Amino acid sequence: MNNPACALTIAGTDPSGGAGIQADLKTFQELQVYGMSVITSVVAQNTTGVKSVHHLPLDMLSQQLEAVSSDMPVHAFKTGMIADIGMMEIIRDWIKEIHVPYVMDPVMIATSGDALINENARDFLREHLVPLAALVTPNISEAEDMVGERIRSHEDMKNAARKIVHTLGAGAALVKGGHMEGQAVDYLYDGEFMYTYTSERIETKNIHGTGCTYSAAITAFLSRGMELPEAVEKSKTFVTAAIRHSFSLGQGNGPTNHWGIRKEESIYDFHDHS
Ligand SMILES: Nc1ncnc2c1ncn2[C@@H]1O[C@H](COP(=O)(O)OP(=O)(O)O)[C@@H](O)[C@H]1O
Ligand SMILES: Cc1ncc(COP(=O)(O)OP(=O)(O)O)c(N)n1
Repeated sequence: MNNPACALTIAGTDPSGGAGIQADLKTFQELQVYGMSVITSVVAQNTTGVKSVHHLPLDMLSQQLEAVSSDMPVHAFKTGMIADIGMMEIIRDWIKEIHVPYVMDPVMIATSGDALINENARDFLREHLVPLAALVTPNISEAEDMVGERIRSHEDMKNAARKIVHTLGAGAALVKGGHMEGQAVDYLYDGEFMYTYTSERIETKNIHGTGCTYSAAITAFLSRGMELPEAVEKSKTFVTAAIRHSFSLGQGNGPTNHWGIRKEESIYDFHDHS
């Protein structure tokens, strides 16, 4: 058997399995990509919210990055929760040595409303990590924070995507409309074209981990050598099915279903481009 495509996630944990590292690894596995993980923070959380957070010592973060990249191939990677500037500096320096697609999910606040990033780290993320990313995937409030403007309409979403690319320096931006009204519409801008991805809105409270799952799926498809617009299209299908078949587990916002897509088989028509 040929060696698989290999994807890495650098993120925080979710012991309830719906978001963070756990969601990313489930997604990589489901999309037949070899998954690897570097933990930034251990988060005691579940479907109802975040209870407490323990940030790993910076030295442990460095050693995990070194352990993976000195030994294993990394064909694409993503970052999720990076809580403070110290961690961001280490990750920034590591990224500069790694020349493969980088997907940044600029995680700031969980569905429960709990903050996952220090207030003073937001500027650093915008100034030092965004320019290194092939793709940044903010939801509405994260995009508002990045561009410093309110987003009320689809035109505002598209303008934010353009600013994240042209002003902040990302390779591409995917502004996600999960928190808007009506259909779930996301806009991808790659510096040249604006692509629109639309799905029906699914009436459910079980949306814990949707952003993690979506960005992990994009990372998985990029690790297989797929072009960005197609990677996003397939990932949108994946996350929509994961929400459609989500589980009413726990007492809060339940998790998405990472194998829900098997009920809608077209997603498995992928083949390696590398
Ligand atoms: N209720 C829903 N029905 C269908 N798609 C949704 C729903 N909520 C979110 N999505 C989609 O899930 C993905 C994650 O988006 P979003 O919820 O905005 O991000 P985050 O989880 O980072 O807050 C996007 O493709 C969005 O359009
Ligand atoms: C450790 C960790 N990372 C990220 C999130 C937020 O994930 P997201 O996919 O945006 O999901 P919800 O915020 O919708 O739960 C998290 N909760 N924990």
